[in-house]
Amino acid sequence: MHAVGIVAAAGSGLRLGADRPKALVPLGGRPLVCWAVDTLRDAGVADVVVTVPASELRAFATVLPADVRIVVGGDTRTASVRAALAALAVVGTADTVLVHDAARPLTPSDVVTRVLAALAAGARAAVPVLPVVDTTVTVDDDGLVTATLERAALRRVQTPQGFALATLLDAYDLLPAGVELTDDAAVVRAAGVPVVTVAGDERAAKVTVAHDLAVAELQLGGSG
Ligand SMILES: Nc1ccn([C@@H]2O[C@H](COP(=O)(O)OP(=O)(O)OP(=O)(O)O)[C@@H](O)[C@H]2O)c(=O)n1
Ligand SMILES: C[C@](O)(CO)[C@H](O)COP(=O)(O)O
Repeated sequence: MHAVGIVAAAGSGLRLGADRPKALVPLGGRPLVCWAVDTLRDAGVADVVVTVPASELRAFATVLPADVRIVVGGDTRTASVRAALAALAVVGTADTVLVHDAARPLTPSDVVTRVLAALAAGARAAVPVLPVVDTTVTVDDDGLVTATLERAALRRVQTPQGFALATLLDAYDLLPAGVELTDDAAVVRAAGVPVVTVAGDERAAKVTVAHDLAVAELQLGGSG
């Protein structure tokens, strides 16, 4: 198996509200995107493509290792991954791809290993997940609770998500232009591909709002 990695880092991080794109925000003195690249490389995935905002090419090139390929992303995560796949399609020997969020900087490489193991065992798509621990409800437009969901069947989905490369390329080809999905597993599911789950890790939490970054700094302090 020859795996390549995509790190989606072209988002702006509106909900974090920092003074720069989220992937460039420092955690423990290093940009989030550098941590995410390390997660893949620590698991043996050496060939990595990073999607970045067009306006920040130089800033990303300054902080990323020289052998990481940088690709301009799109206005949505779906568009950014599409752009990275277009760059990967010309690569050659890779048969497996991992798509990871720059916004999940402290993902242990064990998670990558579990995803790769599921693919090696024959899955065409594998995602790390965690159980939902809170009572989870739906609400109407007025915020009134309309139903309590059956929690046992719910999972929180993390990254990296792993795919047979041909499967992900085909699924993105089939996805109509303009359809935006929140993750790559949804793209392959839309193409009818079954998605296997493996155990995620709380440390792979996504940095979305300022509190998440503060938690990540604490996590780093506790592990170092
Ligand atoms: N156009 C986009 C949007 C998102 N992403 C990436 O997808 C990951 C998950 O997205 P999210 O955490 O929602 O990041 P943002 O879109 O930047 O956040 P926000 O919605 O708060 O602006 C991030 O690593 C982000 O950089 C991307 O590559 N291209
Ligand atoms: C891909 C993802 O991290 C899976 O949980 C997530 O969907 C991306 O976050 P977004 O806020 O939906 O862009």
